[in-house]
Amino acid sequence: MTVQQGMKKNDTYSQSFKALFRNLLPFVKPYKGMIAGTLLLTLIGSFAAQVNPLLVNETINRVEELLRQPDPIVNGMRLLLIISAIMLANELLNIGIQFGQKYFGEKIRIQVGSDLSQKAVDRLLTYKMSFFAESDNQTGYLETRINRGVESLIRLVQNFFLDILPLFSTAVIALVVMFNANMYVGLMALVIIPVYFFVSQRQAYRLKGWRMQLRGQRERKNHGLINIIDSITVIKSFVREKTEGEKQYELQMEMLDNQLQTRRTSYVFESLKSFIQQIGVVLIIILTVYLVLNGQMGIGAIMMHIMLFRNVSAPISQLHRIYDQVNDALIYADGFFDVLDNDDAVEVGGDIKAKDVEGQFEVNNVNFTYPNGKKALTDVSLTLEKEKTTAIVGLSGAGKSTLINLLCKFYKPDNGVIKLDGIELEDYENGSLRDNIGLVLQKNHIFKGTVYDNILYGKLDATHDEVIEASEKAFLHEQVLLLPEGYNTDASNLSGGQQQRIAIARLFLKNPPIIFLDEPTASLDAIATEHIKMSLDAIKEGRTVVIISHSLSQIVEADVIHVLKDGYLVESGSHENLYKINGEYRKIFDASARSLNLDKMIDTIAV
Ligand SMILES: Nc1ncnc2c1ncn2[C@@H]1O[C@H](COP(=O)(O)OP(=O)(O)OP(=O)(O)O)[C@@H](O)[C@H]1O
Repeated sequence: MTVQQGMKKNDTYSQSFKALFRNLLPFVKPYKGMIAGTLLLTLIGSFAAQVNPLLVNETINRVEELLRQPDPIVNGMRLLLIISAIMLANELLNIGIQFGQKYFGEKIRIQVGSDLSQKAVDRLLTYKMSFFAESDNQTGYLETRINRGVESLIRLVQNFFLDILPLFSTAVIALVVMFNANMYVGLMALVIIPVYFFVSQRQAYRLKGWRMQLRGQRERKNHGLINIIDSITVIKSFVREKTEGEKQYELQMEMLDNQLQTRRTSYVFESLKSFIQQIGVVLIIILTVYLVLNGQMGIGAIMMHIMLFRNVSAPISQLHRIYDQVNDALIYADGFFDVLDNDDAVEVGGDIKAKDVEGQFEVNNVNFTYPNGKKALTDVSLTLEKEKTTAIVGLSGAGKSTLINLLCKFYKPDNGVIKLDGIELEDYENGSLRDNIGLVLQKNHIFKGTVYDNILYGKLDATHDEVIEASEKAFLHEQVLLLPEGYNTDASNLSGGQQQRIAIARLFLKNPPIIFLDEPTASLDAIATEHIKMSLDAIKEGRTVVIISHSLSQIVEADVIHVLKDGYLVESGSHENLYKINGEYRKIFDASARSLNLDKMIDTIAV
């Protein structure tokens, strides 16, 4: 059970806070030297903060005495000089302390923030595909959770060192000084604090639910925005700008309502706290004046106690802010550490390094269900012969891409075994296994950057000549030369077909013994398809190739064809054999042939 799951079960404030502290500790620990320095400065600062009230007390009492002496001005000058010197020196000390505190506090914040962000990135990269397939973890949701989490945590760290700690240590020392001056005055100040804490805690408790809701709304809003940007062509072509705008507006209104509720509650509690604080000031004044009139202390004590009480009550007046920040951190950190501590999502691999791979796959009784519960493969058993080309055929949703996902070890079968060269896929070290696999999809991701860098992604240490050669093999080179900036052109500006060729060039550069092609020529024009087919035919030699394609020419050439239907393997064999069986393959083949209008084509070619 992760810390966060525990937090959800025992959803009490202090337990959540403890969990937050535990989670944050490893990130703060590396800076313990700096933290120790900041704490020392804080302690010195807290003592320095009591100097002024004590001096004021001393000054007023001495002035009162001087007034009773014959030559008060002459005697008073010395006192004035000493007091001014101490006050100025104290102020200089304070400035130095605050500078050090702020500087170290900021430094700790920046460093912890960058460590948290990097950790999130590093962790995400280790997670299984199934983690990203979960609806909660889609782009936008995940992004908001991580960004908000880091933001709120670093704000908490910063404020802890800049606000919370100095204020509270000042408060504790001021309280000790008050007790030292008079026990009843100290007690009076002490009594106010728990009341204030209680009210602040109630406020935090009331606000927590709304803040949680707000977090969900923010994630949805972010996701919605990203969706709009991604699907702007579809939105415009269906003239759905208004509908999309309304969806966002509804969410915006929900958020607005939520934020107003939060503010309303905050104002009610703020007023209550302010009143309680004022009661404290009044009580301190009454008690001190009584003690002064009673002759138990000098008149300077009135001013001193007010100033000391201000030192005690300063953190109290900040308490709501601190609670807000801690709450924010608790809410957003919850989601953040959920992402970070998801040990179950970490992709585990075996110890065997895939070397000199021959490329023979055995799939035995494999079942697979996606995280959303969709069963995509049922009891699939097949062999992918090494150095042969296998085509996977089936209607949409039959499970073809899913099978490739399992062969790449992106997902783990529910049960059943997949072996490569006689070794279970599970036992291979993931990176080394995937180094031996080249994957070209129907729609391939193009990274932000130049055409050159996008091809280079296939082999980061490739030479310039190797990149150009791969580009030539993918029939991309000539087209790149026509671009205004050649290989330095932003790859995202290329057409779908050109981007597809980048993916194929990457494959040539990677040069792996196993190749999976998931509709590799789907977005290419006829000439490019023919070119790429020739290139792929050349690269197929001596490699294990699995091709998913709706293109008959690519299917009929395969050595073996496996036919999937609704997640079941229904037929296997050569094109000729499967055609003769007159089953699912024949049905798909005939339909594809009919869609090509072969009769008309043959007539045309004959003429
Ligand atoms: N990430 C996912 N999460 C949940 N279900 C999925 C996911 N990917 C695919 N599926 C479902 O699994 C089933 C098989 O999908 P798959 O992509 O393997 O089909 P396919 O045969 O490759 O189809 P197509 O030819 O349309 O690409 C489908 O019903 C699909 O809806």
